[in-house]
Amino acid sequence: MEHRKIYHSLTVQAAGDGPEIVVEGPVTPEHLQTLEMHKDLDSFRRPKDQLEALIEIAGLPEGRIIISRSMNTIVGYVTFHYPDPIERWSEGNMIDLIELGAIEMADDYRGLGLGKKMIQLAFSDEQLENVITFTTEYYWHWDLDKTGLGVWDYRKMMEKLMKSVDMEWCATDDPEICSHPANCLMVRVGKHVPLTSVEQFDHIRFQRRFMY
Ligand SMILES: CC(=O)SCCNC(=O)CCNC(=O)[C@H](O)C(C)(C)COP(=O)(O)OP(=O)(O)OC[C@H]1O[C@@H](n2cnc3c(N)ncnc32)[C@H](O)[C@@H]1OP(=O)(O)O
Repeated sequence: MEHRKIYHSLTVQAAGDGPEIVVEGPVTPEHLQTLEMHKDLDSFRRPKDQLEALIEIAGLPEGRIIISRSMNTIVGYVTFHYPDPIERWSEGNMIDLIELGAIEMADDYRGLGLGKKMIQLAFSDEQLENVITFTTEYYWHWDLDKTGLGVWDYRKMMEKLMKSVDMEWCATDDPEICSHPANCLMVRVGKHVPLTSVEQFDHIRFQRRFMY
């Protein structure tokens, strides 16, 4: 299957007279190797380790990394890749099922519209129309402390962010998602995805049908 990677970039003037922010991607591992990670990008791993992960993902055939960059510093990123083999989403080895794995902005760069711009750039030029893109929202990944938002307001923010590229809330019986009502699954079916893949994904979403 073709994983279309078409590089795009745009610039955003940060608040004040700071350097402009470049939103770009999909970026190559070689480009990422020339950059450093902002010290606040620690929601998922230590910044240095997360940069290593980004470099690895960028080198995968299906991997896709979009970044926000101030000069040589990555201030935000979003990742796309095949689901982790230990998770239910990888069952069936679907070649056209891609996970939006993580999105993160450094504290001082939040609320500027950069998260939304990164996601929109990833979907530009119909690059992801031949895949089902999904993301799992678990409240324990959210930065409730720094934002001061409650779980439901945070969930609203995440839904708004994902809906900006037509990702929609989707039902599932996945136990981890069902373990808290604020958790959710969001999905976007590209317009060139065959019905057989949609049906296969339906079976992955619901595995305990005998309960209904
Ligand atoms: C799949 C996963 O990765 S789940 C984990 C998600 N990541 C995290 O929680 C890490 C910590 N959080 C972050 O890094 C950031 O807050 C992000 C990535 C979630 C959002 O990035 P940002 O660049 O701040 O988002 P952006 O500015 O594009 O805003 C998107 C929408 O959310 C709204 N929003 C952003 N911050 C807030 C806030 N603190 N309170 C209320 N709404 C907010 C915006 O108004 C915007 O809505 P609009 O289009 O109606 O204006």
